[in-house]
Amino acid sequence: MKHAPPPADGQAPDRRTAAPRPPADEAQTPDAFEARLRAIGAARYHDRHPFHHRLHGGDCTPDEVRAWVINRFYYQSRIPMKDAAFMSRVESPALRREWRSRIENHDGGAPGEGGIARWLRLAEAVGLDPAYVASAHGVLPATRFAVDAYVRFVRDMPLLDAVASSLTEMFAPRIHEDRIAGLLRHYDFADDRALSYFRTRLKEAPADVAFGLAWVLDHARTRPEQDAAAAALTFKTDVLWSQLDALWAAYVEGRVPPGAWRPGEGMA
Ligand SMILES: O=C(O)c1cc(C(=O)O)c2c(n1)C(=O)C(=O)c1cc(C(=O)O)[nH]c1-2
Repeated sequence: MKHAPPPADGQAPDRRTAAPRPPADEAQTPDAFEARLRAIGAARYHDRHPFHHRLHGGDCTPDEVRAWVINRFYYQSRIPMKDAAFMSRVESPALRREWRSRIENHDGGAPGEGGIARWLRLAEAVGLDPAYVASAHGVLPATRFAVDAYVRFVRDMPLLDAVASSLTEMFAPRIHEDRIAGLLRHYDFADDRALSYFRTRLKEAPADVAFGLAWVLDHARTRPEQDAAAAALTFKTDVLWSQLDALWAAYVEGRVPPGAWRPGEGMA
């Protein structure tokens, strides 16, 4: 028997047995809308990607871990740039005041502090030259396309869509906990210094998520606004998923694109 595929944004299929959904032009209640956003994460967040299962389960080779560290650094490096692009468009001092800690968390207050510096400690722990990783030389073209698309999305789309796109972070604490436990269990390089990025995010992310979610629930009042926010979150899950697809094709299947990092390059 053929089954219809689930709807792309992760909503429950509209069956006669399910609770009736409001007509498509009627706003959802905040609770129903929040449940819709969470369903998008449950269906589409990158914790479901086979690369993460391989990484957290101890099945990655040292070079696969290095490739992930190099490519994921590009994402990290662009997060404060997208937050600066966001803030440049915000007219409310109150919203800017809430948002600026995101940039501070990644950049720190001095050289050697902040999330970017902590990610480079992970790079060092896996044997890479941090200067090579910071250069973003050797990043996969698909990583660059996906991450740059996220920065442009936040720069160009309505503020509601931009804030909603950050809400994948609702689902990040669990993946960070799984990662800390999995890396500590399976890989010799893993210790407190190497993994400090993830431990710190566990402390920082909840405040960002609480603020971002409350802001989206408060500002997405009409059905078209709710649909736009759900589409923005769906777009962001695609940004994350496609980076892991590219990593898998290049370093698990061995189809490294021209110009991308090759094992042996950029070592300390
Ligand atoms: O390790 C992860 O899986 C993961 C995912 C995400 C995310 O869901 O976008 C972020 C982070 N980590 C993260 O550490 C982080 O600082 C962060 C900021 C943002 C954002 O969109 O503003 N996402 C994420």
